[in-house]
Amino acid sequence: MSDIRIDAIDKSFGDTAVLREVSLHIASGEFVAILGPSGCGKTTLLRCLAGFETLDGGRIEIGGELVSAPRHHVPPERRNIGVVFQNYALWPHMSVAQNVAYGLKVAGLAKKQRAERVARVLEVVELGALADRRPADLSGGQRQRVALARCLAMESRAVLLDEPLANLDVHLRGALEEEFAAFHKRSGATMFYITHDQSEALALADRVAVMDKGRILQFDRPEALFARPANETVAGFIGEGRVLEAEDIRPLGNGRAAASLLGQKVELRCAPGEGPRSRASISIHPGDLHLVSDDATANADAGGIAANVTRATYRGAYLRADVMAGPQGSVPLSINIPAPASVSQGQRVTLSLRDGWVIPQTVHSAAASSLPSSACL
Ligand SMILES: Nc1ncnc2c1ncn2[C@@H]1O[C@H](COP(=O)(O)OP(=O)(O)OP(=O)(O)O)[C@@H](O)[C@H]1O
Repeated sequence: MSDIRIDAIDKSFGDTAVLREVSLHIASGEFVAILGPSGCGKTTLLRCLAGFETLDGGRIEIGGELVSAPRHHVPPERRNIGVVFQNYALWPHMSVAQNVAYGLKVAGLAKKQRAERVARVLEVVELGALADRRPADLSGGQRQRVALARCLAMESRAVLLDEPLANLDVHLRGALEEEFAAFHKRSGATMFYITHDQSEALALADRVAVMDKGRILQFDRPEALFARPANETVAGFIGEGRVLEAEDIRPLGNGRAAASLLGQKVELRCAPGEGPRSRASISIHPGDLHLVSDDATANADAGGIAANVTRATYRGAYLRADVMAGPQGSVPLSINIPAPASVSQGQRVTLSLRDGWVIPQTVHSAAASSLPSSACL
């Protein structure tokens, strides 16, 4: 069993509260990503889990064993978890193979098995040819791969990764993303993966915890974060989301609601328990809009959302149009227009909204609404 239970943990450095009542229950074998902007406390959370930091409040259990509480601390080496840090933490005086083998040696694995396992994982990360090199003679990406190989070799019950792909080029990122997925499938290890790159988090993880200012804003499956963000901040973070203000929200039952948005009557998705509201924040994505007409004169009659194209960018399979929309032309939106349709800067168009989510009204949502809706990670 390697489930992880993090219950209401607090951590401060001096007067600065870095983690505030953070709770996460991670199932055995689950791949969880922690997604948040720089300085939100991701690494501190990982360090608490790994045992490099003590707690001010709350508790952490791994596999049913209490490992951290204010007056209880199991040291890192007794937690049986592997950690890959941003700075690789390699031994400079050891070769690549020795770095990978070190943990296995400490764990008491016989020399022959050690050599076999090291050779196997070095092949996995394409470093077999560099087994005898010292870390100083490797590129940043190669050092990163040694750290990953070490983690793969240990086959730990839980693996914690702190931005493991941050310094790698696009090709290698893709290859290592696949490696993580394969490793996860093969090992069944619980994975705790820290990143500020949402495409990485959404692609790899079973569930993603979105973190901001030391708090978990939402812990959910990638598709739920995208389709049903819990608050404005998550809505603005995920998938180029935009947060708009709608009026006169009237639930229709079955998780649907009628509302007025950008001067149009629209139907939106909402939480089953949603009640009527005079105003609400709405989450939409570029794919929720579509082009009804590229004819300026059709706007009023078509009953769509009038918009003015401010920028059109070729993106291969589609054209990305940035527009100013609404009755006053003051709301910035983006839309993906599939080829062969095309629009150009300065053109007036009519859009319609296919989907949108009424962000539930919670205490946290009300507080978060003061943050800019376009916040990006
Ligand atoms: N040992 C420490 N002493 C004092 N402050 C610290 C310490 N470690 C972290 N902090 C502060 O805690 C906050 C959170 O840092 P942390 O490294 O956990 O964030 P992060 O989300 O991992 O950021 P990044 O993505 O940039 O690595 C920051 O303001 C940081 O300066």
